Amino acid sequence: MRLDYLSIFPAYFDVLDISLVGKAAINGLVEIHAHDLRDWTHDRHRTVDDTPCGGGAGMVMKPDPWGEAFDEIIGTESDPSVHVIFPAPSGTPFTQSAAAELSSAQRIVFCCGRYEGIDHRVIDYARSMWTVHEVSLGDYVLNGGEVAALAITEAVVRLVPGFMGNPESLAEESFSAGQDGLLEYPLFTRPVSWRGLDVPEVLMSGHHGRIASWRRDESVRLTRERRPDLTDSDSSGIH
Ligand SMILES: CC(C)N1CCN(Cc2ccc(Cn3ccc4ccc(-c5n[nH]c(N)c5C#N)cc43)cc2)CC1
Repeated sequence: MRLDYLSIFPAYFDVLDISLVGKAAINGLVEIHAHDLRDWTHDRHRTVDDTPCGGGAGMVMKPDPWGEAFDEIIGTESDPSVHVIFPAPSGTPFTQSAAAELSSAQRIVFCCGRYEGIDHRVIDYARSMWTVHEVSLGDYVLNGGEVAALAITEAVVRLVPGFMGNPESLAEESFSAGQDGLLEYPLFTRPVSWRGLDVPEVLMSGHHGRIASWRRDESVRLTRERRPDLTDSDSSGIH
C-alpha cells in the first residue's frame, strides 16, 4: 500500500516514521510519501490561498497547486483503484467499516486542506479521475486535515494483513468491539491489587463462562450508559 500526503505542513507526517506505521513501512507493507503543496506554486510567496468567491470570512485554497500536484503524484490517467481522501468538517463520518474497506486499497492519497477549505473544483476534478472520499473525524472543529489524515492512516494500516503481529488480537478486537455493536468491556492486568483497587474476582476465577458473561454484561452496561444510540441498532443484540 502506497500512502501519499499533500499538505502545506508535510512535517506533520514525520511521526509516521516513528509509530507502528513506520515499522510497516520498514517491512515494506506500506510506502509513505509526504509532499509540500507549496512545491507546486510558482510565485515568490508560494501562495496557496485566495479570498472566497461570493465573499465570506477566511481564505480558500486555490485549485492550481492541487491540480499540478495531482498530475505529478498520481498522474493524468483516470484510475478508480486510487483512493483520494479529503478530510473536511462537512465530510461523511469516518467509521471502522470505512477503515476496513480502505485497508485493501493499493493507493491512498490524503489531501489535507487548511484555511476554510479547498476550492470545490479540486474535489470535483478528483471525483472525475479517482475514487474520492470526503470524510470527517467527528463533530468538532480542527484547523486542517492533517490530524484527520493521521488518525485515518492508523485506523486503516493496522487492518492491513500482516501489519499487526498478533492477528488474533484484531479478530478478538473486531469481534468484541464489533460484537453486537457493543463497546469494549473494562480491561485489567497485574498487579491484582493496586492502590487499594482490586481486579474483579471473576477475572481471576479461571471460569471462562463466568468471565465471558461478566464481560458481556459490562459491555451492555457501558453501551447503555455512553452510547444509547448503539443499543437500538439491529446488530447490538440489546434493545
Ligand atoms: C461560515 C464560516 C465562517 N464558517 C467557518 C468555519 N467553517 C467550518 C470549518 C472549520 C474548520 C476548518 C479548517 N479546516 C480546513 C481544512 C480542514 C479539514 C478538516 C477539518 C476538520 N474539522 N473537524 C473535523 N472532524 C475535520 C475533519 N476531518 C477542518 C479543516 C474549515 C472549515 C464553516 C463555515
